[in-house]
Amino acid sequence: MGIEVAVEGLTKTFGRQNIWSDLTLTLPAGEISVMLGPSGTGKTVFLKSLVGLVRPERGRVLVDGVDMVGSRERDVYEARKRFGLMFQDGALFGSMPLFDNIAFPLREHTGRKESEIRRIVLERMEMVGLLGSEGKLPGEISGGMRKRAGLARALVLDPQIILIDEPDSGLDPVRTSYISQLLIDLNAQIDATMLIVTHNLDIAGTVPDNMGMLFRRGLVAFGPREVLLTSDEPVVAQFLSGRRAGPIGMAEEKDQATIDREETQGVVEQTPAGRPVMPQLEPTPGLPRRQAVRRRQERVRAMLHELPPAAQRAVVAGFAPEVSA
Ligand SMILES: Nc1ncnc2c1ncn2[C@@H]1O[C@H](COP(=O)(O)OP(=O)(O)OP(=O)(O)O)[C@@H](O)[C@H]1O
Repeated sequence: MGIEVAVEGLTKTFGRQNIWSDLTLTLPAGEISVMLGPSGTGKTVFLKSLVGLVRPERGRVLVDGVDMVGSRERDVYEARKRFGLMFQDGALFGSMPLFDNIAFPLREHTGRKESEIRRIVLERMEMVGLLGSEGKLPGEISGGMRKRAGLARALVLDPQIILIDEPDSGLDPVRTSYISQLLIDLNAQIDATMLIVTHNLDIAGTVPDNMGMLFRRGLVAFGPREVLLTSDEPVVAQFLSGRRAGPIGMAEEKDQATIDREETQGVVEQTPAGRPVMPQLEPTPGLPRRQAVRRRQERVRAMLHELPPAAQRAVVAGFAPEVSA
């Protein structure tokens, strides 16, 4: 099963540029979370901070007792083995066939026999629908296949936490729908904690259990998906509807004067609180149920009274019948 990732008071600066400050959130064990945010708000830097590839100046990232920010390099390196990472372009070696690309972490980090490596690689390739493409080079396959190969490689060491950076980038809407379903199916099969960084509203609307958003060097919110999906917070409503009017401008943020002018000119449409929430995807028939669903329902039920009314209604409407009874 996946394990929890607890982020406490994380602050990152590059030179004089503060990326974000005081991020605090918990990725619940085995659940799928999505981090949204306009370009340049530091979503990738956040992912890298969770695995210790970027070191924030302040705060902690606790993974089974290890602080990925403040611990010794040796301990961070060990703890990193619990993670599977899928970067935007799949980060594959161009001269290596897919089989060897996917086998790479096993050959690098384990002493497994070749026969065992073959079994694991083929099993993961089957999970992501790539069986039969073992001999292809990354340059010979489509962007969607490269992403799936990157995902298969992220899975070979049986990670408890999977971090996925923009699984939809460069994909058409149909391929993006397949990736959404694949992410849900993977979660059902391995019950890992997953964090997906994306701009894609389809993925955001149908895949995660939890959702957060980065803006203006901080976390706008993080919590059950229904909270953001029904939010009337201007930046969230603008992002989720893809409108130009609102606090997000061409270069990340508008100044207050522009926002005020839009409001007085009536450019800003009011988003009705409680707009409909798309149903979350179910695993493909024949696969196990997602174990995270029941755990999440218990967790969210306990915090229900703290949520805004529109989110409460959406949460209750989404409860599976046997648990809501
Ligand atoms: N190693 C680095 N050194 C200096 N600045 C960096 C470094 N890595 C990232 N940045 C800066 O941090 C900011 C956030 O970058 P990041 O890639 O995390 O944004 P993002 O939200 O993932 O954007 P996008 O959605 O466009 O991928 C950018 O201004 C970027 O230039």
